[in-house]
Amino acid sequence: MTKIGIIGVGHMGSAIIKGLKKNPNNKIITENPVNPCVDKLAKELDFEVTNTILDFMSKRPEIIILTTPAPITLKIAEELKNISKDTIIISAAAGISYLDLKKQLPNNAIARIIPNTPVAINAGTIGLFLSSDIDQNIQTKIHDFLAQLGDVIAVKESQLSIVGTIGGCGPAFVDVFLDALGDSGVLNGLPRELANELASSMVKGSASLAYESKLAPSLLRDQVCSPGGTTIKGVASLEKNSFRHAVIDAVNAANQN
Ligand SMILES: NC(=O)C1=CN([C@@H]2O[C@H](COP(=O)(O)OP(=O)(O)OC[C@H]3O[C@@H](n4cnc5c(N)ncnc54)[C@H](O)[C@@H]3O)[C@@H](O)[C@H]2O)C=CC1
Ligand SMILES: O=C(O)[C@@H]1CCC=N1
Repeated sequence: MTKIGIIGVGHMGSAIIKGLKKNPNNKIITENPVNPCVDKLAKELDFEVTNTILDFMSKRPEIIILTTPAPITLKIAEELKNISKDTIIISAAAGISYLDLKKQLPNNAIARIIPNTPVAINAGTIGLFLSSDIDQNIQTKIHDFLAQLGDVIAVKESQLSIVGTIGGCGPAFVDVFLDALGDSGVLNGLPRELANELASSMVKGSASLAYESKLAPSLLRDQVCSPGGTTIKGVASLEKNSFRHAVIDAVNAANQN
């Protein structure tokens, strides 16, 4: 049984809990002084809720994941200063550096991650930074622990922001695309539910093909565009409307911290 503590049970925290609950060997303990929705979720998913940091620490979690808003995360790390030095701390807060966390918790192994909401179905993409001063066995333990939630992409800390923007913010960009595809189905007479199912199925299959084949997306696109056919007309329209530039601009806009 692995005791996992989660502080900050909002969108990201609850997605991580859902993913971890698929493994019956994970016991989840949360700390929730503020959010009234957490008790309902705790009943639904069967996890423990504590209301103070002291109570939370008394449960002796082996791994603590911080999914609090970035400005609060350092304050929470400071409040954890009496935690056992064997407890692994994993921070999901975008923009809070390893050194800032290490200042608060100098004796603990600390990892930075930028996960994404698909961790709820164990299909996440998790950008991970591990400092080289962390013992190799602990590094492996953290990597294997996170791999329950999806693909772990280990990078340098200087790369974590862009990795987190594409992996962490990316689902929202894909959702905007899915929503627009659904609208186009409805515009052409499909019921909304069918249009949304069609769009998400197509994106799931296209992404899986790109992921598994490892072919460049431009080659995969060429396989769909029959000469003089319908797809290339749609692709030309996307180019006319600067679709690719809009995507690159969106990632750059989100990557400004
Ligand atoms: N939403 C996402 O897809 C991703 C979020 N993150 C990071 O996760 C963190 C949380 O983001 P969201 O879940 O989107 O925000 P959220 O607002 O949905 O959740 C934050 C949660 O923290 C709780 N909280 C606030 N103060 C607290 C305190 N003092 N003690 C305990 N809990 C407290 C709130 O009640 C809320 O439930 C941020 O640092 C964000 O950068 C990282 C990757 C992806
Ligand atoms: O929107 C945000 O700030 C967080 C970080 C990555 C995804 N969500």
